[in-house]
Amino acid sequence: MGYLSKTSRTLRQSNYLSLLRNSTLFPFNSLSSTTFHHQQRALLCSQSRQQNIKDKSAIDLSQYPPELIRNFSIIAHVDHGKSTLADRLLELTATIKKGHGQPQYLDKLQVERERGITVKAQTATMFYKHRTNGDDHSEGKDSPSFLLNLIDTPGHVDFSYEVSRSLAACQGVLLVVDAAQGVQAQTVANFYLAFEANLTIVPVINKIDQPTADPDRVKAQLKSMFDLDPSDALLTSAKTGKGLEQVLPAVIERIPPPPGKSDSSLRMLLLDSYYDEYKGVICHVAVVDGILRKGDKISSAATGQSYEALDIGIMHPELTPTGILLTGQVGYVVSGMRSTKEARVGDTIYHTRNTVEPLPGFKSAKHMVFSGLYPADGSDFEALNHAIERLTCNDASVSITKETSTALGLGFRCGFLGLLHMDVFHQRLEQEYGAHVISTVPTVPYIFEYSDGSKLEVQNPATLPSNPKQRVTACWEPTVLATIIIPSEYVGPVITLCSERRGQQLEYSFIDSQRAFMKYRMPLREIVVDFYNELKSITSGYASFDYEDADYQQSDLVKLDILLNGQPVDAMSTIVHNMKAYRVGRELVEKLKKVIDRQMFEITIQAAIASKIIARETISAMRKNVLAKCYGGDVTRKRKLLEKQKEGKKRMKRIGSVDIPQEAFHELLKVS
Ligand SMILES: Nc1nc2c(ncn2[C@@H]2O[C@H](COP(=O)(O)OP(=O)(O)OP(=O)(O)O)[C@@H](O)[C@H]2O)c(=O)[nH]1
Repeated sequence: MGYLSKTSRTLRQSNYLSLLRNSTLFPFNSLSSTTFHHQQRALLCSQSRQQNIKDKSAIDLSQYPPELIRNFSIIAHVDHGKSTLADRLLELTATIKKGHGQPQYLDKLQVERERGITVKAQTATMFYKHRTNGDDHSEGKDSPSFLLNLIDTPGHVDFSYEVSRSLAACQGVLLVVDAAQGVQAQTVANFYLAFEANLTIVPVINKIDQPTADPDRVKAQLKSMFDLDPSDALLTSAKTGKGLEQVLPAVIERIPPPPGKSDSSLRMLLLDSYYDEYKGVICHVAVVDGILRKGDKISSAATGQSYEALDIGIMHPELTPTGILLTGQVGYVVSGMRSTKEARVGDTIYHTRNTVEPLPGFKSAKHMVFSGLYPADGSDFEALNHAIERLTCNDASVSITKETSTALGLGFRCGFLGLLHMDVFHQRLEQEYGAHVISTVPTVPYIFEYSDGSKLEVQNPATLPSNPKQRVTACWEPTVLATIIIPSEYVGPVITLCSERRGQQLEYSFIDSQRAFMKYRMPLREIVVDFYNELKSITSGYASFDYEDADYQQSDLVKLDILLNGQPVDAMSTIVHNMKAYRVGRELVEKLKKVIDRQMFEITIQAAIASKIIARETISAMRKNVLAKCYGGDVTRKRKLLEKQKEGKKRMKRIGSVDIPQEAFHELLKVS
């Protein structure tokens, strides 16, 4: 889309400015620290970030009516270069200094830097002077400056909820595709997210510097799969900088400005929130209509609670107070909220004095995987409780409820968007809050129908009676629609894997002469347990995979219990398909045998369905070894050791348990 002619723009701008007569504009000299003061390393990061930020005192948001604003997101398959491209655009607009010494500037979390993935979507506001051939500079008039809000999104399937939320604040996207790898599974998924949200799609073929880059093949794929015009694709290398100069002009010319009305009552969409130890809850918002000024009284449509806008501003890319946020802008608001439970993602924030029609909001996050979290040291429950509360303030997509396990004591049942999300949550708990946790075998949410006609969603297998068949009349398991893209030579092994995992093929076609595209309906349980790793290993790493949730399907499910010395360990119970129960039971006991240390007494490990034992292993007691060390010498010493061993035995038997290391739970995760 071409941008507005200079005359009409100036006219609209002056109307717009009259709306702002009463606005207070603040200088921009205060910069906040990041929330990562927990670690020295992060502090260093923060210092270098602040040094990288140029002087903000000249920013005057009143210069940016909606027609001079563009809100866009960068979406792509994992590792196709979103964060690197975002970095280059921040440098190009002098939002951060060139060579700031931190790759992927917007990947702020330690876990993101260590794993090289984006977990949280991040927004950065940039200012960019746009010159076109049609601009008349003869009278000394300057090129117009645009305010661009860039949202960098995660690529991994677990975080697609972050992507769809980010898109709600955008009118367009840069769809980045690796010039060598071409269209991959998350390219397809992300394209449809943007397409269904009616966003303008600007294709960017990145990494053209690679020796194996084949932009023409990628253009043909974009045409055949998405009907995107090949001549619209921008060719870039975020690494060498080639072609980057075309990106922002394309954003300005092709993506429409935000459609809101400046003279309507304020309506802001709450995009995300996180907790900062100094400022409290910080909400990221998109101003859909109206104007927000510092000091305004605002209310939440979801909770009805009212607040004062204590501090407002933009992410440039650090929090930069502006005292005002105008229609179409994306920024932050600090309003004295105490917990992010008050800040509901998708909520509408409005002026308390007005009544407004709430914005449509978002679908709530769907939890695909549930697992129990317990303090590694049973007495640390309160510390873990505190850590989880703080972390969920920064990751509202996790669901938390308290639960008690006979084996592990007091803990929490947590719902995650996927296994990677679960892993990242554990890592953040340890790194950012120093919590040591035991996590139980992840499970998916099954539905059981009981003989009285009631239906129950089961997120914790332990809550099912050991013999569900006695009372259960039917059960259902969640399924997904999986998209798999692979080089053609791997089609055979992938079909075998999918059928082993109870998949039903829905579609099989070719993207081009070298790549096959397959769509399967699969039980969710089969893909959360190590499916992706196996898929990668049978395709030498070339497969790409994505899934979206689909309906429940009726299934023949059984509860598999693990017994240690005859006692069921509730935290190890799992629900499996009847057809696989024997194999899974056998593998589970074998894995446990390998990871549980020998103790002062014999340990029997059993897998059982209802009262039927289907697998058994034994770990012999340490007795022989302990006494062997006495070399038939001193009798008193021998007796002492035997006494100690008896004590140990009694204690273990008394609590009816054995020491189970955390690895035991980790190993159980890998059995499908
Ligand atoms: N050769 C080459 N490598 C690039 C280019 N752009 C990015 N990379 C590299 O590709 C890898 C992935 O880049 P990222 O920017 O982290 O990719 P991403 O899409 O943000 O990844 P996720 O956030 O995990 O989805 C990094 O090692 C980058 O250095 C490019 O234009 N050329």
